[in-house]
Amino acid sequence: MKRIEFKGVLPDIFSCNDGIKSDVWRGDALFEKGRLYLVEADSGRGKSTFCSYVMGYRRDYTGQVLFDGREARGLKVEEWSEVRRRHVACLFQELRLFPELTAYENVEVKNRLTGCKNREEILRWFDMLRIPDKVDSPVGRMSFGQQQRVAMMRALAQPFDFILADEPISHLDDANARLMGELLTDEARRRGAGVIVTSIGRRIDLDYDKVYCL
Ligand SMILES: Nc1ncnc2c1ncn2[C@@H]1O[C@H](COP(=O)(O)OP(=O)(O)OP(=O)(O)O)[C@@H](O)[C@H]1O
Repeated sequence: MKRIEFKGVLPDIFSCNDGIKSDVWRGDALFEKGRLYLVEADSGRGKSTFCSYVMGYRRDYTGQVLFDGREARGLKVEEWSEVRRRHVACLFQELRLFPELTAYENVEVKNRLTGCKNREEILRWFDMLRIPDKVDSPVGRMSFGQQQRVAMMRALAQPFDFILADEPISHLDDANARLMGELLTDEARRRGAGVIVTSIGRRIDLDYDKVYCL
C-alpha cells in the first residue's frame, strides 16, 4: 500500500457541528508511504476515531477513506485481515495487550502470524527500550509506561507499509519517549514505511514531513 487518503471524511458524531475547523475532517489529507506524519488535536477531536477508520474497526462516517485509490469501506473481511496483517500496523491508545501473558508473549502472539522477527531481534528491542528485565513478566503487573513500550514492540512485530501510533508516549518521560521515537523511525525506515502518530500536545519528537491539525 502506497497511499492512504481521507477525502471529505466526517465522523457521524460531528455531523451537526457546522463550524468544525480541521485539516482532516471534511478536508483532504494524504499519507504516503515512507513519510512521517503527526495528527495533532485536543482531547475529543477524534484521534482514536481517525485510527479506527484507518484500521477498519469503525465506519460511522461520510466521505471516503482510500487505500491506493480504493475505498476502504468496500473491503471484504479477508481483505481487512490482510491490511492489518501486512500493510497497516497499529499501536492503540488503550494498548489492547493481554494482561495475563508475559511481555515477550504479547509481542510473540503478533509476531507468530507472519514470523517477521526472530527472538534475538525482539530481545534487542527490549534492551533498546530499557525493559530487558520485564521480558518474562506478566503485562498486567507492569506500569502503563512499560506497557506502552511492549505495545510498540508488538505493533512493530509484523510487516507494514504504514504504522499508526495513537498517543504512544502519553505515559513516558522524555528519555524513554526519545527511545520509542528512535525505534519507531528505525524500523519504519528499514521497511520504507509511513509513520502516522497522533498527539494531544506532547509530541514524539520526529522529523515530521507534515503535521495535520485534527
Ligand atoms: N466507538 C465510538 N462510536 C461512536 N462515537 C465514538 C466512539 N468512540 C468515541 N466516539 C466519540 O467520538 C468523539 C471523538 O472521540 P475520540 O476518542 O476519537 O477522540 P480523541 O481525540 O482520541 O480523544 P482523547 O484525546 O481524549 O483520547 C467523541 O465525541 C466520542 O464521544
